[in-house]
Amino acid sequence: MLAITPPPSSPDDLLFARIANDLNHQGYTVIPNALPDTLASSLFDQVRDLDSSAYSEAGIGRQNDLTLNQFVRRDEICWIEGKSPAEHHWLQWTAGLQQYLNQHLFLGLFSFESHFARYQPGDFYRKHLDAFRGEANRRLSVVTYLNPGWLPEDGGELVIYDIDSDEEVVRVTPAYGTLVVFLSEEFPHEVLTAKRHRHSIAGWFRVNGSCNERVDPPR
Ligand SMILES: O=C(O)CCC(=O)C(=O)O
Ligand SMILES: [Fe+2]
Repeated sequence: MLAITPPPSSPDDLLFARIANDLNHQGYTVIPNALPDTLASSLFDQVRDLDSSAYSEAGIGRQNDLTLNQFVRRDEICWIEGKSPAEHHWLQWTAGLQQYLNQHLFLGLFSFESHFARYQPGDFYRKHLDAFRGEANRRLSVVTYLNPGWLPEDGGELVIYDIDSDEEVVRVTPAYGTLVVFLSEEFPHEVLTAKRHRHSIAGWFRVNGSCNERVDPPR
């Protein structure tokens, strides 16, 4: 019998299909040069021009102990609110991805939050999970990088581990335009010490955690 597949309806659909397929089969995807050129360059321009005062020290969950925090992660972050054309474009693009994944994988993704992150030389983020089974409502983690000309000696790789065996699953160079998506509850991961300034965006798709008429805040 003839299989009838509808034509892709957006230029991003081929990429989104690859992401969906990888998530379905292995729970994560790593795609070099994935970000559309105009999106990557506008985000890069914004990050390059972003003043240091725009960033604040990153936290770890509800943990507010500064000393412990700095032992776990050293990066600084700036939440993306959609205020600039680049941020708006990013949020439109991730909304397209959300819609595609909901249609094809029935994930029920409900909202998205994301921030720019800046690692200075010497900064790292120790092994962690972005969400804990049954507790959090972060379902999918999305990371992309804005570092032209990143070299092996610059370090700062993202290392993703198997949650059961603790073996390394994949090691990602934070190269310009690379996109990583993984199931937040399934993959412990860490950022190795960066030897030069490292720019990224980290984001999370959530399911709706509302209950008892209390609306779940997106962050
Ligand atoms: O920048 C990366 O490669 C990952 C960052 C990360 O794990 C996080 O922000 O939760
Ligand atoms: Fe993480």
